[in-house]
Amino acid sequence: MTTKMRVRELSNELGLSNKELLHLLRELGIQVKSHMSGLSDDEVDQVRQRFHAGSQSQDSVQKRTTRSGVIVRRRRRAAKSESEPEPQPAEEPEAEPEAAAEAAAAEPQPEPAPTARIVEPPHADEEPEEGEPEAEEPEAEEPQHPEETTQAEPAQDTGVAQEPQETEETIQEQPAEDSEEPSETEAGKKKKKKRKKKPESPAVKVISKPEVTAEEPAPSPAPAEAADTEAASKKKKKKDKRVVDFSSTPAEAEPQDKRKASTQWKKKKSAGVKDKTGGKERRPGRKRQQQGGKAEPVRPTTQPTKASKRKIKIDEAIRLGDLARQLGVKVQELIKSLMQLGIMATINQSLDIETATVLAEEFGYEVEKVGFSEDEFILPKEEDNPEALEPRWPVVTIMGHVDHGKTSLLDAIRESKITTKEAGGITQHIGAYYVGTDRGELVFLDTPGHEAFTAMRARGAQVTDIVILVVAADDGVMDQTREAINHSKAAGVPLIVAVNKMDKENADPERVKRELAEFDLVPEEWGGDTIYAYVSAKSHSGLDDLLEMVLLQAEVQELKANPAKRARGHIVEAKLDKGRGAVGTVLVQEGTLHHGDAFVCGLYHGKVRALFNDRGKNIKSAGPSMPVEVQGFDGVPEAGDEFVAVQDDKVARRIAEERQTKQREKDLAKETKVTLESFMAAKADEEVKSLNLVIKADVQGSLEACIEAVRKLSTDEVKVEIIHGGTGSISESDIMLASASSAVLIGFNVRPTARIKDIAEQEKVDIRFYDVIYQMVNEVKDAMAGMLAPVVKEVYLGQAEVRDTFSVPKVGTVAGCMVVDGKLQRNAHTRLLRDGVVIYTGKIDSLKRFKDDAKEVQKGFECGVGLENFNDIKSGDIIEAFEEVQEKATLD
Ligand SMILES: Nc1nc2c(ncn2[C@@H]2O[C@H](COP(=O)(O)OP(=O)(O)OP(=O)(O)O)[C@@H](O)[C@H]2O)c(=O)[nH]1
Repeated sequence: MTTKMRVRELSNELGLSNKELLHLLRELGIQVKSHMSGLSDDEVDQVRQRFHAGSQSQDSVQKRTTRSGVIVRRRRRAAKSESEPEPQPAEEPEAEPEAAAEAAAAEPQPEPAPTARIVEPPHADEEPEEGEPEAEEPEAEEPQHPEETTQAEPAQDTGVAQEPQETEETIQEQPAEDSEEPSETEAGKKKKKKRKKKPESPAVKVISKPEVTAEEPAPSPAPAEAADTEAASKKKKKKDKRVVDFSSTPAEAEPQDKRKASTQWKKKKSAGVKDKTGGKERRPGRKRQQQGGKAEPVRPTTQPTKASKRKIKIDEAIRLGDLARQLGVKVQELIKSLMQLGIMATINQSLDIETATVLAEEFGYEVEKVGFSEDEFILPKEEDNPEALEPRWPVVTIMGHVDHGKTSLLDAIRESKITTKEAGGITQHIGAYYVGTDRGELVFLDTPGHEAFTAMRARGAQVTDIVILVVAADDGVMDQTREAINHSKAAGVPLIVAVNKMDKENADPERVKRELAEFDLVPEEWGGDTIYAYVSAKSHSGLDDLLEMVLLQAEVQELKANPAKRARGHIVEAKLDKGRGAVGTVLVQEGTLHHGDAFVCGLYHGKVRALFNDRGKNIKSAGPSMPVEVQGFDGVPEAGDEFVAVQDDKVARRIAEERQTKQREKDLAKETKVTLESFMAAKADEEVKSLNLVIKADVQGSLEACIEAVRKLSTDEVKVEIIHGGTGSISESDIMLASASSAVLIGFNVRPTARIKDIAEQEKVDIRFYDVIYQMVNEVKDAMAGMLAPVVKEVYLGQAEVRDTFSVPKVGTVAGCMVVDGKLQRNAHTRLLRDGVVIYTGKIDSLKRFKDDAKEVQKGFECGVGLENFNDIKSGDIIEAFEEVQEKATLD
């Protein structure tokens, strides 16, 4: 005890390497730090005993071992001194079969041994999940000798040679019974095969087996003890290693030279397993991922469990980016999955609920549709109690062909009748007006028009009780007459014919009747049931009769509504008023609209701040059939939008927000699809051309008219696509949109600012301006037919400010000017602007610098300008010069 022997000395004595001795020491439970550590006498004795015991058993083992040298070598590694017996195995091969047979028969357990071998092979990849959990347990018990695994390798390298697998196998068998080993080879092979089918159990058995077998080795139990322990421990280690390999299956069937790493990994893994009581599959899975294993194989094991639990809520549609966030995955992953579904998508694309559901399922989520139901807040349309119903005024729409006198008739009626009850006030154009007669009251929808106002008519028909079809007695049935008939028929609205222009000499009402009879509008005098009135908007003749007919018809219809409830109606017209904000004319159809009511209308909401009737009078409330201009919208609604009063502001806002969200998502979804589809369509059939248009108009009515007019022009060869339509001035975003979609921008009754002009030029966007619809229609038509005449384009030259004027005999007024921008050119086209308003358009007649004629005068110079046939020039006027350049038509 006093003199300490160092590990190194002892290893020399025993003929072991320091490392081997250190192993031995560790197995004996003697803790040393290095080969220089001292050992007490007791410890030395212990080691010596153990060593000698081990070497004896080793001898016996080796002598008995007839099989391949594998085992021997391994043994020898454990106790080097016994390296000599190695050659023996080759000499006694025959003994094996018997022993093997015995072992196999006597002990069916040998299975575990092969296990390790079976486990190791690559099929680890095939059945990772099964084997894993079980394999981990043994690891958890004995992970403390990672180095052993590395040691084991040299053994194999040494020579076991051809069949390293067998080596392992036999080693495992050894503790059980050396003599059995030979037989193990064959039996093992069979078992291996079996194993392959059920790899799960082995790991567990591997551990238990050594003990069982250790008892059996009858031949030399005692002497073998020490060696056995050692060997067993080694085997365990080796088994451990194998188990590790087995359990580490999925990602890495590790190359042997990496076993150390694998063992370390195994340690981590076992720790993970220990930590948890359940859900084993999960943590190892994660570890494996961390170790650089493939992520994908793991997912299937983890995802299903999540699936049943996780839900996401979607309302109609969802942006791809939002869906990714909700699923907690990268957008790219979703895009990838969508591609696999054959859908190309971008982060901002909206997915409909079906697509989103499929996608979410892939990531283990359920989709719950959570549509916001505005029905909860908006009172459902219900049949009113008959007792609550009160008579209401008929709402009348006047339709007819262009120039047949619709506007004239409306005006004539208004002029002649409106004052009867609503004295005072100035007639306001709010899209509808009230007419009081001695016989009764009516409301007229003011939808004057050209054929292009079809949209307005259609909208009118939704709220209209009676249609007055105006047909000029001197013209008869024309295109729009037919359309009007179809519209009113489709809407199921009774129609009264007003044969107009009866004052005209060539008026031929009989012809009109004949022609209309072809459309089943047979007059009463001919035995039909269509009411005819013969009027003259010009002379106001027959108006009373017409109105009486209308009121009679209304009586027949028994038009009633319940005024004692929240108001419902439709927007007749809406606009953005500079001073008052968004205003809309509502035709109340049921209930009563009060000042202060909260409402929802289309995508917008609001609170009634003010109500005006068609005479501009501020009123407190409006009942059924009353057209009323409402202030208080938070945005400009669209003509035809339903207007519904709701309980309070909150509800109104909530509903409007929901509608806007839905609309946005729908638009997004639609836009992307259309782009894709049209792209495909263009590729598939190049014969079909598409004329894209962005239309901006002054008011909603014009916009609808324009859209309807051009949309109708679509043919099989050329499709007219309205990329966007809106009211108000042309904005930068309109130009960008037109530019992005190769669209022509049409401005109806709107003009661009200088900045917008510049941007349009930069973007090479063609802007066309119109103030007459048929002109626009004709040009678009011509463009589509490829017949558009060369375009005369205006090229701005410059501006000069008039500083003074001179009256020159025989010449007229000459303006003394300063060119403030660009230049003026002789014979250039010109406009005279006074306070920004064009008051003359013509040509520069004379251009002089001092007394000389000048061809052009540049900015910063004074000049004298005479305008062709125009003398009313005043100081402060602006003379704008421009050129007209003929260009090839670009609309097609
Ligand atoms: N002689 C005569 N001319 C009429 C009568 N009614 C309308 N006109 C004229 O017919 C032309 C067209 O009348 P409008 O009232 O503008 O016709 P419209 O149907 O409203 O035309 P659009 O608004 O372009 O669709 C005008 O010049 C009117 O003066 C009528 O009863 N007698």
